[in-house]
Amino acid sequence: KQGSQLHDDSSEDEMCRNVIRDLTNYGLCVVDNFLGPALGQTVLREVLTLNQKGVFKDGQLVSTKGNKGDLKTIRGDQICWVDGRESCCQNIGHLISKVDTLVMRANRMRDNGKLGEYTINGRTKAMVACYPGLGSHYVMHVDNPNKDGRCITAIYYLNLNWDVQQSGGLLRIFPEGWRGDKVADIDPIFDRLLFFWSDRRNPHEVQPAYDTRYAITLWYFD
Ligand SMILES: O=C(O)CNC(=O)c1n[nH]c2ccccc2c1=O
Ligand SMILES: [Fe+2]
Repeated sequence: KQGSQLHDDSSEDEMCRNVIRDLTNYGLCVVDNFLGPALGQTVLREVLTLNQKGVFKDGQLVSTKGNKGDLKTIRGDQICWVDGRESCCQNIGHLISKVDTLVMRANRMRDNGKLGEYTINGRTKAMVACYPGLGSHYVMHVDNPNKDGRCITAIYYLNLNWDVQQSGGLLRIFPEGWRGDKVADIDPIFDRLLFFWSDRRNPHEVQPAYDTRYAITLWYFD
């Protein structure tokens, strides 16, 4: 093997070990610069094209307080499902296979061949979500409250130069068992990959976003 390939394997293994360690210790894990800027941009361009083509279904209607205390109805997240083999989504497909590889390697690397207490054996299609700004948000929830099979949530963020102070859209996770009022605040920044257990251990919310906010989510089953 050339040096670089050797390097890749060790950095891949390193990334795997970090995912296992952080999921085991904290129930969540952040991997930054997952694809690198060039590949990350190709994924972003495909998502922007999907949006321009009007593929996103209209988001769920949510009511929110206007700044005059009035109740107004706005569009929440708009989503579309992508399998990654569509001609328009080749780079999203590449992202999906990179996340699959990482999850399956971590799954195998566990001494007992499990990630946490799970043996991952499948996943959903990719859910591409767009929060259209204007205060669109997602109330506190658990992704899988009732054992529907989903065990790991993987979210890839696409938002270049996102500043939470300006644009909001923070993901706040309230990990069960964290002491006091400790929370995990995740900025939805470009090329960031986030994993967390999908069950009741990780209630979370998307705070109001004031610019268009994109993310791609995969849920892994065991
Ligand atoms: O974007 C984020 O940072 C977190 N996002 C979520 O937790 C989240 N969770 N569950 C969903 C179900 C249907 C449509 C969108 C969603 C959704 O954005
Ligand atoms: Fe969620």
